[in-house]
Amino acid sequence: MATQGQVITCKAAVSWEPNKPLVIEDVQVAPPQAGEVRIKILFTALCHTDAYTWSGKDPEGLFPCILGHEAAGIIESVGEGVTEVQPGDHVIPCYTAECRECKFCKSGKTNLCGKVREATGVGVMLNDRKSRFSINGKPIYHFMGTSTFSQYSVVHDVSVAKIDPKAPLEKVCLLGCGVATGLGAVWNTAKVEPGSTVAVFGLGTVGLAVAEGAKTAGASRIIGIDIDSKKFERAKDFGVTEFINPKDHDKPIQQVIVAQTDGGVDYSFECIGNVAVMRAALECCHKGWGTSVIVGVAAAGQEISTRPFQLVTGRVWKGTAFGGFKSRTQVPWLVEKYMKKEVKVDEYVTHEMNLVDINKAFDLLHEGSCLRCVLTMFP
Ligand SMILES: NC(=O)C1=CN([C@@H]2O[C@H](COP(=O)(O)OP(=O)(O)OC[C@H]3O[C@@H](n4cnc5c(N)ncnc54)[C@H](O)[C@@H]3O)[C@@H](O)[C@H]2O)C=CC1
Ligand SMILES: N[C@@H](CCC(=O)N[C@@H](CSC=O)C(=O)NCC(=O)O)C(=O)O
Ligand SMILES: [Zn+2]
Ligand SMILES: [Zn+2]
Repeated sequence: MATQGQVITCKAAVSWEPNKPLVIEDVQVAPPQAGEVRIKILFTALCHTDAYTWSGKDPEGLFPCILGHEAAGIIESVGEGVTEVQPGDHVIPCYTAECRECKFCKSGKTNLCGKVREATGVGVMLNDRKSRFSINGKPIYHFMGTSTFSQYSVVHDVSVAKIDPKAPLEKVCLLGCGVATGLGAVWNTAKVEPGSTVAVFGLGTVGLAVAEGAKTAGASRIIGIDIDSKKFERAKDFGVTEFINPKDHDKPIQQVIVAQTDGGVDYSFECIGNVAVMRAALECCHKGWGTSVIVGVAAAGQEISTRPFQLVTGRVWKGTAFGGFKSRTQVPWLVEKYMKKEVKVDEYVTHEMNLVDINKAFDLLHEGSCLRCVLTMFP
């Protein structure tokens, strides 16, 4: 039955309130308007940023909403004026848009895009500043411009990357956030050179992807730091060459690393979202040139600090969103690299479940064994 132009009623996991179990609801998804597309979401993973917003600590968190931003699917229909994708195309929704026309896109200096970010930050579509999701007439907010915990989602056309239809969607969905972010933090944001020493704080999906990116960039030492020693064995497969558990040391971790690396590392990456660790990550960098990249997302009200002397003496503090990748242009390229076996993706999928089990999947995020849990949306 043709669904184009019709309201679709489908299943979605709705977050009614912070910290309360998500509820599988019948949700009405309106057709896409001008400059929008409706995607049949086939697979979505959970990222820690979903858990962060669900916890109520995200200043942009709005409820009720449909979370989810690491997914893959097929275009069901397109709105007026959409030319770059059509029904049947395989796509990855992208929370970092790329309009190619705004000041940010044209700057050549950033992957951030200004076209839809303000609207996505308040959970609506740009066109009419309304949500396309509702339950019996009650609007449900969008999240990150993606809302992939729904069997159908409407996103802006500038927020969708068309990918190789041969790519396995149940795997490449991970290129919609965590894996891409870690790789890009190394390749685009830090620009790690061969022979560099690297410290990675936090060995979850993002940290392991940083390690993998550093390995392919030719780093000579990749030091993984995590408070869970069980993380260390698996991390070797992603390129980590040595491990430090801060709990095994009395001294601050930055002093331990400086002592073990002849004055500090060339590059460090904070992949946790802990502001104290962000400071340690900066301060373990080498005087004169060491660069630290903040990847982790810290809660509202948290602030970073260090002695300005750390920067005066040549250390550089940076941050990265989606690893600096230009989403529509480079996500298809990342998918091709995966298809050519030049980057790992399958190895990050540790669990698979159906949409109805989404609350169990959220519980798994807090278990050390879980990297990514991929949900099948149409079992
Ligand atoms: N900037 C961006 O574009 C993106 C940021 N993120 C953020 O990156 C962070 C990491 O995400 P995931 O890898 O999915 O998280 P995760 O929770 O799987 O990994 C975090 C790791 O840090 C370890 N850890 C926790 N506290 C620690 C401490 N004090 N010292 C050392 N290790 C510690 C944990 O044991 C865990 O292995 C999150 O804050 C997430 O929100 C995620 C995707 C994109
Ligand atoms: N609303 C949050 C923003 C958290 C954040 O920094 N998000 C990252 C992506 S995290 C993905 O898993 C990001 O891309 N930021 C850039 C942006 O434009 O949002 C908060 O306010 O804390
Ligand atoms: Zn994410
Ligand atoms: Zn733009």
